[in-house]
Amino acid sequence: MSSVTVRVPAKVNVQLSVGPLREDGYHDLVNVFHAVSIFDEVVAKESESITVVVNGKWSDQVPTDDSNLAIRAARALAKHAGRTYGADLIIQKDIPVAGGMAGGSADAAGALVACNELWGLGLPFEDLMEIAGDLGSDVPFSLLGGTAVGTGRGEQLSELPTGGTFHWVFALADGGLSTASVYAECDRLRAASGAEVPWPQLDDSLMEALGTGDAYSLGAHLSNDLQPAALSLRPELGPTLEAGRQHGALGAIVSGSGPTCAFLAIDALHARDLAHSLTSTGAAHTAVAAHGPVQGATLA
Ligand SMILES: C[C@](O)(CO)[C@H](O)COP(=O)(O)OP(=O)(O)OC[C@H]1O[C@@H](n2ccc(N)nc2=O)[C@H](O)[C@@H]1O
Ligand SMILES: Nc1ncnc2c1ncn2[C@@H]1O[C@H](COP(=O)(O)OP(=O)(O)OP(=O)(O)O)[C@@H](O)[C@H]1O
Repeated sequence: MSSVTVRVPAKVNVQLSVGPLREDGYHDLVNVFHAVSIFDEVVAKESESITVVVNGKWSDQVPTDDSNLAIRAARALAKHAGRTYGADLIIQKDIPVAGGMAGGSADAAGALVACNELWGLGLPFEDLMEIAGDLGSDVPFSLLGGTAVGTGRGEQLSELPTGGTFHWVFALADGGLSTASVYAECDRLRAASGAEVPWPQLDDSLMEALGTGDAYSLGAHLSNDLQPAALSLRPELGPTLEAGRQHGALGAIVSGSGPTCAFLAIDALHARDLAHSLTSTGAAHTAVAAHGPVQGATLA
């Protein structure tokens, strides 16, 4: 096979409960991931060495050196297989960069699936999941997709059945937020408040809303412990969230570490109208309608 194409979705966190800071610098989480229909595409072509090219809207914000997560994923896979392999990776980027939607993780997951196929390794899904967890906390979910609860750093996943399709609008922000600095701001705010940080707990009402496909209840139970930190670093996100609520969103939340804001709509038509309202009133410069859950990294 000389070329393989993989499509990988973005994510939103419908619950993100952040426990105390661990000794290794990470936080234990209850992280309810939900894959949505904004996709990056990763093409892997036969080559002597591992290289990457990034195309699309956000390509100028993505590194193409060895720090690119897709390159790191391909190298980790070759190392796992115990041989030197090459691949030219071509990323078509549609997921916002540093937007809290796991764009880099998506490209890493895409590279794992594409190179496993291109190189004829035939590694089972469990092996790819293990390599994914070493690359980043969000990478296993980008492989799995659907809706899932992540514990530990977020890399230990259990799939969650959902009772239907949910319709979303994502308001994109200018400039990204670094995930590490948002977690650090969360720690700083907590230390300043002096309150004890509870162990993260799964929200039963949210589980029920996901299981029954009840968008109204899901909207009422969205939660993100990183939101105060993202708002502290980007106060202008507050009015964006409020504008979505004013335009009838069932729930409005910062996506993961932000700065993308996620709005739950009643149905596809409402999502289209909400996206239009957010941009026409200037509350967001770009708003994208999407639905979830969708599959994780998939061969095209
Ligand atoms: C905010 C989320 O996107 C929600 O899904 C993730 O928790 C972040 O996942 P990610 O981007 O894959 O993050 P990683 O590359 O694993 O870690 C980046 C940095 O985020 C912080 N980090 C990440 C995950 C976690 N459970 N606790 C943390 O404190 C750490 O400072 C870490 O150095
Ligand atoms: N393939 C890639 N795509 C996007 N960013 C990448 C990639 N490889 C490395 N990066 C770097 O990683 C940083 C974080 O990008 P990413 O888009 O994954 O953030 P994010 O969506 O906020 O992550 P998460 O939601 O998982 O916390 C970028 O600023 C960029 O420098």
